[in-house]
Amino acid sequence: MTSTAHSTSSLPQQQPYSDQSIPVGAPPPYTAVDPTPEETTIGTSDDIDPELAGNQAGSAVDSETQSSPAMPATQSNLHQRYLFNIFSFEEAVVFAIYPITVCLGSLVSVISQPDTYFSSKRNFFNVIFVKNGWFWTTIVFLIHCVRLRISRPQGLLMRYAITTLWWYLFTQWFFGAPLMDRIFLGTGGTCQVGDRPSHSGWTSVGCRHAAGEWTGGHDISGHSFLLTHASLFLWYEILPVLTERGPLARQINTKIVMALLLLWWWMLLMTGIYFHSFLEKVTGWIMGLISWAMLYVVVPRVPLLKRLFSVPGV
Ligand SMILES: CCCCCCCCCCCCCCCC(=O)SCCNC(=O)CCNC(=O)[C@H](O)C(C)(C)COP(=O)(O)OP(=O)(O)OC[C@H]1O[C@@H](n2cnc3c(N)ncnc32)[C@H](O)[C@@H]1OP(=O)(O)O
Repeated sequence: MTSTAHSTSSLPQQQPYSDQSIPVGAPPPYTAVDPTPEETTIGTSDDIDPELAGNQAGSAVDSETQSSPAMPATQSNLHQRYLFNIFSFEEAVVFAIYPITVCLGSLVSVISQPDTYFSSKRNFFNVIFVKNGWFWTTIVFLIHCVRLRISRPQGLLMRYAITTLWWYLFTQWFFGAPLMDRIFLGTGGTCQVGDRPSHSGWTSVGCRHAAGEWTGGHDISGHSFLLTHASLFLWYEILPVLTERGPLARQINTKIVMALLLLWWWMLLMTGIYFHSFLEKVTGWIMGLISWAMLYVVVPRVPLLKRLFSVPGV
């Protein structure tokens, strides 16, 4: 990011991919000398290589805002934050998609459960994509990152690492059984193999391999968790690019991210319609909020962490 957005709003203006508030009217930290439409610099103001920024960078926002000192009121409204200052308008919309989808799916499930391709656990999109959901999220995140010119990628890597860590602890391993399995066992769940229920030492994967039945406890929806968790991560990383409405937003990389987000949303809707109880899906969604809340709500409010993680767009 290389310029300040001038605005009539009384709120301090924030730059997408910036971790600093820049007072209205202040000169831009970097100036786009020769903006090339396809190769753009984006990142936090700390991240950006000043040489890169000075010599060849400039997003569409740079060129647009520099030539238009007074931003239209509608655009300045987009910088306002809502609900205890947590959300911008776009963030609030993105955040709302997932609980609404879970509720909508559950509502459909009580009205009717049409027998469709997606009601099968063996459907292609589940087996290939969701069951390897973190792999695909990682690949798509890399596709988003490779076109960003960031001189200090630590913040980006740390955001990915924390998000991956939470997915790993919750669904794969937490000093033994993953957290979702521990919650299931802790709420009275068992793996019933034949007539022999067992209360300890099981994981859902182990139970499946033993041809047992995972039954009795609160079985948090892993799909609801993963799809919310991965989607919020991707949305919060891509939103600054989308809201800039510059050349980055039109790149194929952005379209690939949006395609995966669409698939994740659809699969969440299918989970809502066909699988788990309402409460299990809601708790899956809540668990899917944890690393989002840490990274994109708490971290930006602690100056040291904010610098360390260079959260974009907040
Ligand atoms: C620049 C910075 C980056 C640097 C980066 C460097 C790295 C540079 C190298 C890159 C290279 C990549 C590196 C990637 C590294 C990885 O990430 S490797 C990891 C890959 N692994 C994964 O992605 C696994 C993801 N999967 C999971 O976490 C779990 O399977 C899940 C998705 C949470 C779901 O668990 P689950 O057991 O299915 O549980 P749950 O959701 O409760 O479902 C219950 C049942 O309902 C079914 N069900 C529920 N919803 C549905 C539905 N919608 N449709 C059909 N069935 C459903 C389920 O299939 C399940 O059925 P069963 O299997 O029990 O028969």
